[in-house]
Amino acid sequence: MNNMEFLLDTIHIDDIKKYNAMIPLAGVTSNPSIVHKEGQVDFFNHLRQIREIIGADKTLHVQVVGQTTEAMLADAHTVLENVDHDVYIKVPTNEPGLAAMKQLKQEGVHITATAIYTQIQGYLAIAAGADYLAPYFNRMVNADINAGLVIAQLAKQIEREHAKTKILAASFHTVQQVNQAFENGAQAATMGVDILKTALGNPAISAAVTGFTSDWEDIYGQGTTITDFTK
Ligand SMILES: O=C[C@H](O)COP(=O)(O)O
Repeated sequence: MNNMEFLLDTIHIDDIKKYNAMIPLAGVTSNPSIVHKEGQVDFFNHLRQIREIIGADKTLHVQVVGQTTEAMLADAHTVLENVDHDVYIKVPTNEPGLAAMKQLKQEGVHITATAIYTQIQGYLAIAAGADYLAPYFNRMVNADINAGLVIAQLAKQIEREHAKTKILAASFHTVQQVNQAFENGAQAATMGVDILKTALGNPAISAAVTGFTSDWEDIYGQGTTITDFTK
């Protein structure tokens, strides 16, 4: 029985430190647009810093930039050499990407098949032996594709084949989309900190906590803690 995996879709160091200390973080994902948000970071140093924060037991997913199979393979090898050999190489699930996956698989490289919008892309990536599939939930919704259904079909296929592939759903713009991905069979979800902030910043939560504090202080006085009873 696997646990649900929560990953952060950011390379912002302070956010990774903060949420790594707060939630049972399973890993960190990035793509060139996520790097763009940080500006011109010292790419490999930055990724090595992330690895240091999250440790060797969590997954770090880094995307290739090349457009051809050859360029993707060169990117993958360079990332593995300059970050570490445990990195999950994110490869777009298109023609050159599938050819790159085939080659990387033979080399024993961890693969995250990304930019997945359709069932057939997912099926091909499962067949290619990808470790993770990254369906783009919100982008699918915007393209009028039933993201939940695609994830459910991929989950069924993984089960039918007893494949080791996991679904790492991505591209979330709402908290409910994350829930829907898990409900439909995703094992993992990567999200920006905005999603976590929204989920945990629900005003009803702080209202409840304020109510508990006020009732407690009503009985024992302001600022009294549970530890005070041991004194
Ligand atoms: O790696 C994929 C991203 O999660 C895509 O997210 P986005 O649709 O918000 O750019």
